Amino acid sequence: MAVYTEVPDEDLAAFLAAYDVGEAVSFKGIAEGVENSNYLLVTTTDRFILTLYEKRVERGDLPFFLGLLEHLSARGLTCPQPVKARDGSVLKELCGRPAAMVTFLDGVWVRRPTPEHCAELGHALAALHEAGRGFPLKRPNALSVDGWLALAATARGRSDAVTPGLDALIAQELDHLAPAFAGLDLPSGVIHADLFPNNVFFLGDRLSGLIDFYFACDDAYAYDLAICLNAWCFDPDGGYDPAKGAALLAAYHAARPLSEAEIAAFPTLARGAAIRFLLTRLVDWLDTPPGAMVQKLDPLEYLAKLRFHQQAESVAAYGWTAP
Ligand SMILES: Nc1ncnc2c1ncn2[C@@H]1O[C@H](COP(=O)(O)OP(=O)(O)O)[C@@H](O)[C@H]1O
Ligand SMILES: N[C@@H](CCOP(=O)(O)O)C(=O)O
Repeated sequence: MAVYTEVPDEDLAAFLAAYDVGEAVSFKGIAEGVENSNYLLVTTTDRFILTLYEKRVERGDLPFFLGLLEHLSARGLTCPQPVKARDGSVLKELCGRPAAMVTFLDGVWVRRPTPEHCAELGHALAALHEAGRGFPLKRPNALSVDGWLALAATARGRSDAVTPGLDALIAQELDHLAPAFAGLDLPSGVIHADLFPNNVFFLGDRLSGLIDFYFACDDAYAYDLAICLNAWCFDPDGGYDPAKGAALLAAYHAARPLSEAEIAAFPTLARGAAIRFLLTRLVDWLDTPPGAMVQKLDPLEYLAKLRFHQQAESVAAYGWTAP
C-alpha cells in the first residue's frame, strides 16, 4: 500500500487551482510503492502522478529530488518531469504534506528481467550518470558507511531472531567494509541509488523511463552499478546469473567506460550495496508492527547476495572482463 494520506475532493480542487492542468477527471491511489502517497490524476488535459511526501522523506531534500528531475529531463533522460504551478513553483502543500505533481510515464516494470533488459538498464544507467553532471545541488549519501553503522546499531541484539548468527556477520562485514570504502576514490556524481526493476519502465523490450529518485544522492557511479547488479542479476531462486551481469556491465562500460580502479573495486562495492539493502530491510522487518499495511521485504535475500560477493575475487566472478 502506498496511500498514507487521503485527499478530499475539495482539497484536490483547491490544489489544482494553482496549476494550468485543467480539472480532475479521475483520481486514484496507487497501491505500489512504500515511501510516499502516490495518486494517478487524470485531468481534462493530461495524466499526472501526484505525490504527497510522507515522513521518511526529509522536506529539505525535496528541492534536490525535484530539481534533479528537471535537470535530467532537460538533458534528454526519460524520467518524470515536475509540473510547474502558475507561480513557477514545483513544490506545494496538500493535506498538511509537501506535495508535487510530475508527468506520467508510459510503460510497465519487468518481473523477470532477461539479459536484454539488463543491457538496456546498463545503457540507461550510464546515460543517467552523464546527464547528472553539472547538477548544482549536493546530497551526500545518507545510506553509505555511516548510515550502515547506525542501522546496524539499531538492529544489534535483535537480528539473530531473523536468522542465527546475523548480528555477528553484520558486525564482521562492517569491520571489513568501513576501511575498504574509506580507501576508495572513484568517479562520483549524482546516482539513483535504488534502481530496482520496479523503478524502470519498459515498452516491449525497450526501456522507456526511470522513476522514483527519492534515494538519489552523490556517490560513486560504480556503486550505483553494483546496486543494479544486486537487484537485477540474481534469479528468483537466489542464484547469480552471469549472463545478466555480463550484459549489464558490458552495456554500461560501452556507454561510460569503467576505470581500472572502478573495476578493481567492484566486488567491494557489490558487498556494500548488499549490506545497505540487507540493513534497511532488516530494520524495517524488525520495526514494522504486525498488521501494518506495508509490504515487508526479505532481508535474507540480501544476506545470500552478500555471501556471493564475499567469495568474489575480481569482476570476473560476475561473468565479465573489461575488453
Ligand atoms: N511518473 C510516473 N509515471 C507513471 N507511473 C508512476 C510514476 N511515478 C510513480 N508511478 C507509479 O507509482 C508507483 C509507486 O511509485 P514510487 O515512486 O516507486 O513510490 P515510492 O517512492 O512510494 O516507493 C510505481 O510503481 C508506479 O506504478
Ligand atoms: N528497493 C528497496 C525498497 C525501496 O522501495 P521503492 O518502492 O521506493 O523502490 C528494497 O528492495 O529494499
